[in-house]
Amino acid sequence: MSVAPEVHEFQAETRQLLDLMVHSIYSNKDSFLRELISNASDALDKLRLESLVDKDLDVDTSDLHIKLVPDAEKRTLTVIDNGIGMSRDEVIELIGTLARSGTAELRRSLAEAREKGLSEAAAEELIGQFGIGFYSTFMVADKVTLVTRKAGESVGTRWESTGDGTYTIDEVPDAPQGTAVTLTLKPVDTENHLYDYTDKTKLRQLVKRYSDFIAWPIRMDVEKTVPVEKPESEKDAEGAEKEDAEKESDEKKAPETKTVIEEETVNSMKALWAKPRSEVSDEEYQEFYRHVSHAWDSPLETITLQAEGTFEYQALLFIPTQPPFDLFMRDSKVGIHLYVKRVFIMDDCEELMPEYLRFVKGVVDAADLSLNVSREILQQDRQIRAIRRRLTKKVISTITEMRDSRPEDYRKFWDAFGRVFKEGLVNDFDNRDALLKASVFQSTNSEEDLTTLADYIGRMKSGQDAIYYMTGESRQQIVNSPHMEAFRAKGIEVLILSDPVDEMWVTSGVEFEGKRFQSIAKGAVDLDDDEDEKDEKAKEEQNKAFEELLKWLTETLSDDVSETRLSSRLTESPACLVGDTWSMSPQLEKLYRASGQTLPKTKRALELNPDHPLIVALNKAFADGERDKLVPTAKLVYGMAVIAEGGELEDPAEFAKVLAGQLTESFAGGSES
Ligand SMILES: Nc1ncnc2c1ncn2[C@@H]1O[C@H](COP(=O)(O)OP(=O)(O)OP(=O)(O)O)[C@@H](O)[C@H]1O
Repeated sequence: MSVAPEVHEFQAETRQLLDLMVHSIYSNKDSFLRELISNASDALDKLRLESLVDKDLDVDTSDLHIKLVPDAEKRTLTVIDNGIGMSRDEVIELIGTLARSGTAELRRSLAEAREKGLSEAAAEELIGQFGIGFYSTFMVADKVTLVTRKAGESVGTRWESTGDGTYTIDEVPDAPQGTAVTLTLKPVDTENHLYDYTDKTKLRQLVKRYSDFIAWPIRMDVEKTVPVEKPESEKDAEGAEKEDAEKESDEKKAPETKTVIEEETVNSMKALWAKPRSEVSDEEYQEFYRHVSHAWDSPLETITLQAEGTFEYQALLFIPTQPPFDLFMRDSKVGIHLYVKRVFIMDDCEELMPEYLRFVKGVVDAADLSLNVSREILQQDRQIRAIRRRLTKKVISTITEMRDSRPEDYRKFWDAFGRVFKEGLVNDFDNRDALLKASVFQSTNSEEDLTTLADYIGRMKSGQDAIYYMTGESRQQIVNSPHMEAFRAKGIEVLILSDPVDEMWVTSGVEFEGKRFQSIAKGAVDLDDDEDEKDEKAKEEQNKAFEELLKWLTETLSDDVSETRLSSRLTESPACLVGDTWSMSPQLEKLYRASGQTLPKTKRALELNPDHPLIVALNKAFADGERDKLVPTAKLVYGMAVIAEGGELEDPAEFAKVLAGQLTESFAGGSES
């Protein structure tokens, strides 16, 4: 009894995506084949691994391969693998929906692009950025049919869609184990980069270009012209004749041939990581990068490593050009695949690369591990730890070299991954120096250029013993903060640290070349040079003149400030807030609060600029004894200091009320006089 296929609807966002594919103007339509072969190769890897782990799995793994079957008459191309296959539910989940982690992000980008009318460039960029895997088949096919049977199951499933709003699901009792994807191809349209994908020369070319390194054989039936084998008796007779005849006449005689169909392996299957770098072209590396990273960009840097001796392993690593959308997501994965003697063992092997280098993609092939090594064993393994140490150092040194030899590429790297890279400063103590050396920072020295710490130190003023920095939410906020004033006036360079991660490492007691890091918004800063020392006496007098006001302010503002003192940081603003050397900065407090932690309020010191007319006037009014009237002014001075550094007032409405009151009074006072 045959049952009619079930019709399912695609999710709304999948429909949008398919629509994008069906009407794709993406110039690299050829890449659909790479996607199908990549999926097939993954499926073979999975089956091989499954059969190692599950001894009861009754499958034949002796001839795992991929086969391309073009049919010029029917205008179809089928890509077949005898890998792990999919169950009916998996087909619906994996193929019928966008189950992958990028879905939300992709959906957002699609919606945005749609709002803007989905320009050609936007569509191209989306495809390039996300790589749409299986769906890319709809760039070249009017109809896609997938027949699959999961290893260990008896019944197969057929999935079929023409890329409109629906797909059908059907049972296939006699499906071979593995997956076959048949594309009913769109008409050839070379102007739109749609080629004849039933042409074997074209297919061979595409496999060579995109998938040559795939570790499984990619086979195709090819027609070959071969000499006709003659029966032995005829051969003997010919042999005798030959002895008598002249060579000349032999050449004239056309050899008898016939056309046979032979199955040929189209890819070389050579593991690129095992080849010397000089034997691999940039294009080959690029395609391999795309295969392992599931990305569609080109690598910014390729790193090869061959270790011999106690631990034998080879590594081929890439630094991407574009950050993946999930770089900062919780489930963002480390991108290293582990192989043991050319056999794929696992992807996302976090034991091989620290989390802060999660943008590095590639392969490590270790010779001396067991094939069924588990993650638990890996965590304990001395060899794995040694490999990880070496790879980490190699990646850091490569990045440092890139900075010195290819500054433009380095800048791309830094803009894409600098924030992640700096996470290492927080938790990789062994490599901290190397990481600091490899990093660059914004500073007041230049608006565009970033500086190394070594260059900063080279520009330090004589007698300066610390690397000055300020953290904040943006360059603008930091540069305009009152804390900057005296530094600007004296021409002292300050590092501008505006990434959230900066707060973490810079406050962890780190030093560079014997120089500590000193926040300009924390602790006492002594910027006085020798000349100023003469003014020491004048200062003392000033302190005396303000002593009572400072005491009174400390008391009046005791809910918000730890103390009030005169400042040597300020030249233009009336006041600023300064934390203790080890206190938490307001930015860090905000970060913690945003992550749901409750923190006691950190009180900071209020520093006053004794030369500012407002502070001078305040001191005079205080000396004149109108203390109660001065309370609102004191609150305003504090509030202004918070706002000036880009902070948030605890009670903005209250601040506005006090300000309105003071302004009204000043007008009233003005009109009276
Ligand atoms: N030939 C196949 N055999 C078994 N499973 C497959 C096959 N092709 C696809 N799949 C399953 O469907 C999922 C979705 O495939 P798709 O190509 O859309 O994305 P992907 O391979 O996960 O990611 P990407 O395309 O970015 O590499 C795969 O992850 C895999 O689980």
